[in-house]
Amino acid sequence: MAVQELQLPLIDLSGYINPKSPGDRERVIAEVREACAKFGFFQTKGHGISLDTQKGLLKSIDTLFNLPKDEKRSLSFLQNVSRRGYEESGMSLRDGDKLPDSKEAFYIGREDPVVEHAGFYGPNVWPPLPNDQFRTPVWDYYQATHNLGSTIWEILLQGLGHPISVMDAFAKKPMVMMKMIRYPPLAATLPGQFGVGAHTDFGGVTVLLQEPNKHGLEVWLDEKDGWVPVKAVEDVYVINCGDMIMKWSGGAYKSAKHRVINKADNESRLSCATFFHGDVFATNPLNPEDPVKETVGQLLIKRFGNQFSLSDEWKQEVKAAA
Ligand SMILES: O=C(O)CCC(=O)C(=O)O
Ligand SMILES: [Fe+2]
Repeated sequence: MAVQELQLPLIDLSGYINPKSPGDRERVIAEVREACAKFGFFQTKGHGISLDTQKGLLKSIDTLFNLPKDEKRSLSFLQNVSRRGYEESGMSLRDGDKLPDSKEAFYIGREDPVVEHAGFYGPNVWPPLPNDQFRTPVWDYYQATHNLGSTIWEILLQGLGHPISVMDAFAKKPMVMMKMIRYPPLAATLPGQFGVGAHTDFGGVTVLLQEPNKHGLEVWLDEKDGWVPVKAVEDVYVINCGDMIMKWSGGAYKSAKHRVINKADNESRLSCATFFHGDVFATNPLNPEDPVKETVGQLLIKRFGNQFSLSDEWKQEVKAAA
């Protein structure tokens, strides 16, 4: 059942980014706290990312996925220890799903010159396209959503009474992964196949851009016992919290289940999710008194360890360094 009438809160972040009066920041902090406590999700405008930057990104994603199949396959993320690069349609299958996701995706992250710490840091894979058609607009966009993700973390921290300065230790060298996605038209998917099957996000803050008017995202709402469609509106971002935030906040902020079914029969749908986690060795910033000193890297290995070709030696390094 889809709960058509319900809308996620729409929060104007300009009150936090460019406050005009003393109460503006406090108001936004309270709105975000409430939305993340209730839904784990909200929509936002006034986020400071220009429409040109968003359009440049969407155009680049389109260019990338229109490359010939073989060229895309030669950029496979399976060949890259940091899992940067191309994921073909049909490669993600979650426990409990009958069919794999129909989406194809391309991953980038921090641009570090050498592979370090189990591959959580390392260089990106860039497709052989002119810089102005891909790398430049994509990197501009990556940095813009990196900043927005950091701002949301600041807001979430303050929402639980912590100072912004906690971010200094948490995000000196944050792992920020960006996933560019294309969903095939509904008519080209199998009966019962999802674009992305129901899941919660792993970690910190997710900053999601949906191609305008290409609806498809649905969020599970416990209290309605149903899926809420989240409209794809131009210049409006979707923000959500992952499992790490839910765990670290003691449940004060929720990590909600969501899924994607491209609603258009004959058109593909583009989206882009930036996941702002934190440093590989960072511990809980939402409760610095947390007696469990589990790190971001340790949680990543718990969740994704089997999906990465991480060497045991590297895994041990990240696991041991709590
Ligand atoms: O494409 C979307 O709208 C959502 C994608 C998503 O949930 C994910 O990649 O984790
Ligand atoms: Fe997700």
